[in-house]
Amino acid sequence: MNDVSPGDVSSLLDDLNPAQREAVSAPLGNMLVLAGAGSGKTRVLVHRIAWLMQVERLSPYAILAVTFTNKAAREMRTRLEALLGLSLRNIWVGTFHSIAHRLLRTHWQDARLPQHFQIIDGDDQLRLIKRLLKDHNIDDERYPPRQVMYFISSCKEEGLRPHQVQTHGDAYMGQMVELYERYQLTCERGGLVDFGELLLRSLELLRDNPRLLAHYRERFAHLLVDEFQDTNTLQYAWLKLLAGDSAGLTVVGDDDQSIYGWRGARVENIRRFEQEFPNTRTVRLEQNYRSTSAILDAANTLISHNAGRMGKELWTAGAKGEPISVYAGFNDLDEARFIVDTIKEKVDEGFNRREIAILYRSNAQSRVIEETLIRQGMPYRIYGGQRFYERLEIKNALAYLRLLLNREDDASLERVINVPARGIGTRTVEILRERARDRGISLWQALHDSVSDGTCKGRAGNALTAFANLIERLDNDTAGMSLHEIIDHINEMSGLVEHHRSEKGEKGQARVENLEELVTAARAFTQGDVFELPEAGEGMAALEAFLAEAALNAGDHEADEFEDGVQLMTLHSAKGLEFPVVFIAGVEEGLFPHKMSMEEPGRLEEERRLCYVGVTRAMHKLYLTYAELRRLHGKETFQRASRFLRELPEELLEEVRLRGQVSRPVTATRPGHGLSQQSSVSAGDDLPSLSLGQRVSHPLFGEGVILNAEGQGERARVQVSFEGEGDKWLVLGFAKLTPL
Ligand SMILES: Nc1ncnc2c1ncn2[C@@H]1O[C@H](COP(=O)(O)OP(=O)(O)OP(=O)(O)O)[C@@H](O)[C@H]1O
Ligand SMILES: [Mg+2]
Repeated sequence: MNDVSPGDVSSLLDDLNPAQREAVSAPLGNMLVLAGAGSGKTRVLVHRIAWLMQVERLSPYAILAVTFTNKAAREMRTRLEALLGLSLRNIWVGTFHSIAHRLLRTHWQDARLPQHFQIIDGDDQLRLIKRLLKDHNIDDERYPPRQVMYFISSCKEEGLRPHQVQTHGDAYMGQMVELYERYQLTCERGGLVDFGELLLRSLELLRDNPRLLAHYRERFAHLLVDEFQDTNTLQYAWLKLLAGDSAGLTVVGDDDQSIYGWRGARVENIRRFEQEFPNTRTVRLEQNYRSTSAILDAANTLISHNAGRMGKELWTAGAKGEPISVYAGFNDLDEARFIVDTIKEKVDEGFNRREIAILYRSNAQSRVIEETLIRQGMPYRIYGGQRFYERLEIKNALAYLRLLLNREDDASLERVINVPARGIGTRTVEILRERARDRGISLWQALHDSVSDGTCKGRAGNALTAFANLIERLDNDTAGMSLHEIIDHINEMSGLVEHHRSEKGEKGQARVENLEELVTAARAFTQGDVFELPEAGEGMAALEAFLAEAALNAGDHEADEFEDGVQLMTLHSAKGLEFPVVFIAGVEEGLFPHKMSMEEPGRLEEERRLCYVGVTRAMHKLYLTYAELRRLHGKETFQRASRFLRELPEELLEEVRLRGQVSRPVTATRPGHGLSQQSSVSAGDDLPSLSLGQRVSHPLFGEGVILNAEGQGERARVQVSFEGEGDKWLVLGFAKLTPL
């Protein structure tokens, strides 16, 4: 199968420059490709895999390639198959998380995990931590749940278990460690594995099972890693362990694009690599093939403001191209309108919508832009951030599915025990929780015990029994069904579809559509369109694989992936991608660079690298926009243009003048999806004004969505659907709602 004619080999090198060729055809061994954006690092990686197979005669089975997203993994596989002209089911290409998951799933016993362990995302983690704090009467102001979560994740990223964390006798740290320990216990009991755990567990799995380690070391002759600058300590250790003395490693990266320092990534890993992996060959690529020279020059100048760079040259043989357009919006609505109007022009000029990307620093910025796109009837898709699989209705449906697989999954049980409402109140859930905690059992078990010994009787007892019966019945009903049938059945029979259908307005409709989309996604999944699960199988096995995929890869395969829509994403998730036309919105002091990062030089440099990443996504045309007046956290503030704009060479910039309509400063609200501004409500000047469909947070009830509003001034009331607590009417003046 691997026989090649000389013609085949040269075709692997045909479309490469000399430095790229050197990298692709380097002998087996360790190699670092250090090069700037758009210089072909990812292309080199793909060609190198093909070379290893065709010329070095490695089996696909002997190759492990790590990409940054699952989408990138799919693309890499497709490109490889095209290059080699064969189907590559055996090759392991994926993110660190998906590969770790694969290891754990295969060796669940050695990893001391239940067979049907579930992956939990940040949202689930946070719920779990909030519950822990409540259960143990720990002050959540002193120990904010997010901080606890961050602490636990950082420990795991550094490879530390609770007993290994140094508290230095500090009481605060002691409490944190105790929380980590309790959190871990809860996860163990429920068979729950968070993202950090995936990596740490799989590292421990290999480290503590010499025979397994020997097996994988024997198997993987070559490991390849894209975006190496963003690996963290644990990932580095993982690679080192797996590579051992025998495997070769090819890593590619760009220190100027290191943007995950805040999440534990260590750009020093690049230097460490050169030192710790013997005989590393370092290759530099200097020609950029992506961008016009105007865009590239701007990027080069911008990044030159950072100190301590590893130093790389980047040039292009391409044309100068158009200048970079800068637009100062009157406010955020005006900024959004400019973007959408310009996109219309670009589409008229012949660009496909999917060739156009809108990038922003913070997720919250997308809403105004989304609303403008919707009003103008412009299709779009969001990549990254609050995505399909993170939406409330989808998480509810997934929670039912998880319960089918694993009744001990407390987080899922709690999520749906009263969704849709079935008369199980917070008091009853509280009883179950206490019981579960006191006896060290799952909520599911506590539910059964409380019913059978009469602790919960009457209406509450009946409601609990009905819920337990529902879950059992769903389990029975779905035996033998295919994955999408299972999901369809659960959507209907759990009452979720009905629940959202009866919700007023477009939001309910959108939720029902999302539930339907989940069925579509499941069908696509089993047909093997997504990711690398040749063993996805049928029924429950497929369900398990699907849930893992959903958790690993929230939103990556929305049903509209192939639709021709404008692409919206955060700058972080744009890494590695390229688009003919790019807008970077909100280029303002405090937003970008983010105000949390402005004080500290190190973090400011990371913001600048993020800007470098953004600018270098553009191939032909780049727009930078900002708003002079922006609604942030419910207040209107005057904004100043970002320092990053001033750092760009003036001769490459062109200011776009206001044209057409200018929107007036509106003290009112953002309109909700398709709703008029009259639907907004405000209780007074010093309170946030809110609109229907808006997400809010309440100190007691958590996060929810505004369904209804009535009255003005003192009497203004809103109806909010809270995720765990159901719908409530609240008086705005008292409710302390914070817009999200
Ligand atoms: N030798 C070449 N000839 C023509 N096009 C090339 C060549 N090398 C790379 N390209 C093209 O240049 C673009 C950038 O390549 P690639 O995405 O591999 O760069 P990269 O270094 O990985 O960028 P980033 O740092 O953003 O991840 C792609 O469209 C790629 O196909
Ligand atoms: Mg790349």
